[in-house]
Amino acid sequence: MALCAVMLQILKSRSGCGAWGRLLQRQSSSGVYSSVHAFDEAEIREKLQAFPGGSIDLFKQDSGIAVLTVNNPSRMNALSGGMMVDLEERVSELENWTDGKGLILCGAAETFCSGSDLNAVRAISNPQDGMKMSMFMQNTLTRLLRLPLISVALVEGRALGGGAELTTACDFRLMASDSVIQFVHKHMGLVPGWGGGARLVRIVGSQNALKLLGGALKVDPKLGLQIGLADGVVEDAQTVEAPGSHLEQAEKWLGTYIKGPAPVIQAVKKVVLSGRELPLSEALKTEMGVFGTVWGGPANLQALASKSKHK
Ligand SMILES: CCCC(=O)SCCNC(=O)CCNC(=O)[C@H](O)C(C)(C)COP(=O)(O)OP(=O)(O)OC[C@H]1O[C@@H](n2cnc3c(N)ncnc32)[C@H](O)[C@@H]1OP(=O)(O)O
Repeated sequence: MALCAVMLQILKSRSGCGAWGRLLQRQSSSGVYSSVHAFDEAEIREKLQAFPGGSIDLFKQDSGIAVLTVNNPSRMNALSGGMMVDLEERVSELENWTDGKGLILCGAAETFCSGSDLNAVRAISNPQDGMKMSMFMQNTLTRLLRLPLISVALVEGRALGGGAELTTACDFRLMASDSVIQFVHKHMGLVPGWGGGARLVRIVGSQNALKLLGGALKVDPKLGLQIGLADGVVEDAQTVEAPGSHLEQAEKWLGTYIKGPAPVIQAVKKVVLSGRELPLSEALKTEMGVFGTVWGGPANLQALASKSKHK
């Protein structure tokens, strides 16, 4: 009888209208703050749009890998208010990309991002506006990390302040050999506000996070690999035989993890995401629901028919 109930849930979730389907949908496309927290998204959006400049560019490829570029090179890719709004819109687009499997977040002109645009910051340097911007960015970056895509930040040049926080909103980080990630907030009389502090603790542990934030340490690839902030290093074209551009190397690196049909790769990300974010009993239930979306699905049936051996 209990098994029948579970099977029913699985079938409902596969049709996309069951409780598990709704739960998964809610988990992936919701941020942290809503009107319940007195968060008025329209108000802060309008305020941010008063600080234009630069753009966030999205390029979705047939390979299932999208490239999201922070593009404001004359300011070392600092995030203007307009770009914060842009980023939210691009994340919405990615939430609806059914064929997607992977995402690379990078900066234009071979540098990652120098944080929030200091001109905008100066104009809204009061606690109320700061907290509203923080809520807006935390919502966006939480949704970015929760995308059903395996994501990697490709760090070239510098990732400073909010730029360092951006790198933590991806599943992985690849660093170019001369790149630096630095949480410079302390030098600005600040702490992370875009969720980068909380995410950093989960990535490198609280001891290392305290060192990085308290010392505003420069993390180069060697230190990044040592503490687990970096997952790999992309080489310069001159140093190894024809490795391709940094972006090509990042695509190749990501390719290992996104090989296969989109529904299966998306399911992989959802299972890991729920394991990362939910208490164990909730994560187990979510895993069961996700399992129901792929069990007996086209990729599963094809694999069964081909009697493949995992040699
Ligand atoms: C919760 C979020 C908290 C935050 O993100 S607070 C912001 C933290 N970021 C910063 O403080 C970065 C400040 N900038 C720097 O340290 C340096 O500009 C940086 C990035 C190391 C690059 O140094 P250099 O290679 O010597 O280049 P440079 O200083 O001449 O910069 C080129 C142009 O870019 C501008 N720029 C760089 N970072 C900016 C930013 N965050 N906001 C606004 N403008 C920024 C810089 O002012 C310069 O412009 P211009 O050529 O003088 O008109």
